[in-house]
Amino acid sequence: MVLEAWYMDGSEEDQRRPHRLEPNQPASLEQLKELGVFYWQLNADIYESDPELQQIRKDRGYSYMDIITIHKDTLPNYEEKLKMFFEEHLHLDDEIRYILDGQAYFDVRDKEDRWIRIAMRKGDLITLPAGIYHRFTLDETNYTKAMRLFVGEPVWKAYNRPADDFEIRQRYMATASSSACFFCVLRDDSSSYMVVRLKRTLSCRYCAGSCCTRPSSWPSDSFRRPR
Ligand SMILES: CSCCC(=O)/C(O)=C/O
Ligand SMILES: [Fe+2]
Ligand code: NI
Repeated sequence: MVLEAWYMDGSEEDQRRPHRLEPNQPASLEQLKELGVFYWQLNADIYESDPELQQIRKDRGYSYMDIITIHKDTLPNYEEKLKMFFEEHLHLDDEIRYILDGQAYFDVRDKEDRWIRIAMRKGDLITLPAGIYHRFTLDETNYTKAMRLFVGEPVWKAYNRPADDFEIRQRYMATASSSACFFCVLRDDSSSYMVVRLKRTLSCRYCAGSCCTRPSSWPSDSFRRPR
């Protein structure tokens, strides 16, 4: 099974339900990549010794790691935290999450400001770029266990929408609407992107793909077909 994502309906009822459009309108892995969202599928049963995970962490500088179990019996201030996670927000750094058990949803805004719901299951590792508006919710199973990864010391602060004037938001928007690859847009920045090589983008108007080489730990090209 690989990642599944779809455009959401506008209903405000129970955030834990799938909220698919009728008929379902899937969002492809390619569409997610254009938003700067990247995905790997790993074997969560061996996360403590997984060489693939170790390689991703090494390549991308994910030095920090912790594990959060989101369930009413394990997470202090459970209701308050879930409410906070579901507020539309952005971060100043990438959000990197690896689902070790259970399942959940990440919602991201596309370029036309529509919500795309990403179904995260055991083994899914996702990176949301700094500056993207997003939110998180459990699904109807009400349980997930996730690894949180970070470049350097973690900064958990979330900025709720509206945060349009933030530099990171403007930089993200410039990147998302540009025909340049992420590497070229962000190469002058001193953040983690300096050490990240993203997929060869032959249509990049600056490098035509020449600045991008493919390490073994690039995101998965596989994509879960809608049911
Ligand atoms: C799966 S970790 C909980 C969600 C979270 O940390 C976050 O920032 C959501 O946007
Ligand atoms: Fe480039
Ligand atoms: Ni977040």
